[in-house]
Parts: sequence; C-alpha cells; structure tokens
Amino acid sequence: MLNGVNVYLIGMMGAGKTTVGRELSNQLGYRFFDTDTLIEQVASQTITQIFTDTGEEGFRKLESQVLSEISAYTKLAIATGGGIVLKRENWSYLHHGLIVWLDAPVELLIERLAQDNTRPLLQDVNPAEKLQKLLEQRQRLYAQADIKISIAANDTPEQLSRLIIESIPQVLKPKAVCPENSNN
Ligand SMILES: Nc1ncnc2c1ncn2[C@@H]1O[C@H](COP(=O)(O)OP(=O)(O)OP(=O)(O)O)[C@@H](O)[C@H]1O
Ligand SMILES: O=C(O)C1=C[C@@H](O)[C@@H](O)[C@H](O)C1
Ligand SMILES: [Mg+2]
Repeated sequence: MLNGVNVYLIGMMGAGKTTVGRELSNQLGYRFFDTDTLIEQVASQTITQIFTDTGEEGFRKLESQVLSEISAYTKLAIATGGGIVLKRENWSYLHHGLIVWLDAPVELLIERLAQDNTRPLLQDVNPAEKLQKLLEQRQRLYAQADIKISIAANDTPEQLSRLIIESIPQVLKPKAVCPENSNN
C-alpha cells in the first residue's frame, strides 16, 4: 500500500512518537528510527548535554542533518523530535514521506512527562505552562501533517498503529491515469 514510502511521526513531547513509532514499524514491516536517538549517537552526547553545550540552535542543526540523511532511505517509520516542525527546511524532507501528527491533550503530556528530566525544554519552573505555550506555538505547524491521530489516555500503541494504518488509504494520492489506459 505504501510502496516503501517512509512514515514520519510528529507531535509534542510525550505524545508517544517513539513508543507508537516502534510498534508501527512492526505492523508495517518497516525499520524504525528515532531522530533523537540518532542525534545522540552522532554527537556521542545526550540531548541534555547537547543543549547545555551548544544550546537549542546547535541541537536543531544536528536534527536537520540527521533528518536529511535518513530521508534518503525507504521503508522506515521515523519518530521525530517534538520541535522538528520548527524549521522550514525540515518540511522538504518530511514531505518525502507520509506525515502523521500524534495529537495528545496537554494534560496527558504533563502526566506522562511528570517524572522525566530528559527534555531540556521542560526543565522550567512551570513545565505545564511551558508545554501549553509550546503547543500554542506549534499547533498550526503540526496541523500540516497528512494524518492527524487524536490520542486518549487509554489508547495502546497497538491500537494507535492500527488506526494510523487504516487512515493511510484516504490520504494516498490516487495513481495518475494514463490516457492510453483509460476507457474514454
Ligand atoms: N499509547 C501509550 N500508552 C501508554 N503510555 C504511553 C503511550 N505512548 C507513550 N507512552 C509513554 O509516555 C512517555 C512518553 O512517550 P514517548 O517517549 O514515546 O513520547 P515522544 O512523543 O517520543 O516524546 P519526545 O518528543 O520527547 O521524544 C513514555 O514514558 C511512554 O512509555
Ligand atoms: O519538543 C521539543 O522541542 C523537543 C522534543 C524532544 O523530542 C527532543 O527533540 C528535544 O528534547 C526537544
Ligand atoms: Mg521520542
């Protein structure tokens, strides 16, 4: 159905891109990659260390580099970082594939990330307010995805992956009809 076209998962921190992406790759028979993990491997540093040493700007450069390299391959399910949508150049790579927005309510993100200190942008006096602000800034960008999946607290990665796969036919462009193959 996808002919090897990559699937990119976008959305806020904690929406489940990594968790669902891994399961989606199993269901599709695709390989799984996570841009955050690749960045850590390329830099031999954690995301927190990269932010500390080079700031968000340095991190975003690595993110674009990793995305451009991975987009050359096919048959991949790719979990991206929450801020991948911020740079215009990244969209040219995302649009090589099918883009799926995992849209989770802020309350669920807060609940999931409450005990997590690996997201530098959330090391804030008020993480809930920060998440809300980031979502407001990014929502119109996430909305440019081909498919939007609304996430509820009890949706399992298996259910969400099936939902994504069921939504794919509706967004795949119909094959162009060659004039010599048409009946008219
Ligand atoms: N469908 C789900 N059901 C239960 N727990 C989930 C689900 N999806 C994600 N989680 C949990 O929520 C937390 C955040 O998930 P995950 O790391 O996949 O988010 P993410 O979108 O990849 O975030 P980031 O942008 O920071 O990489 C993890 O602890 C994960 O186990
Ligand atoms: O939302 C964001 O900007 C981020 C999300 C994470 O996936 C990481 O890419 C990093 O912590 C930044
Ligand atoms: Mg992730």
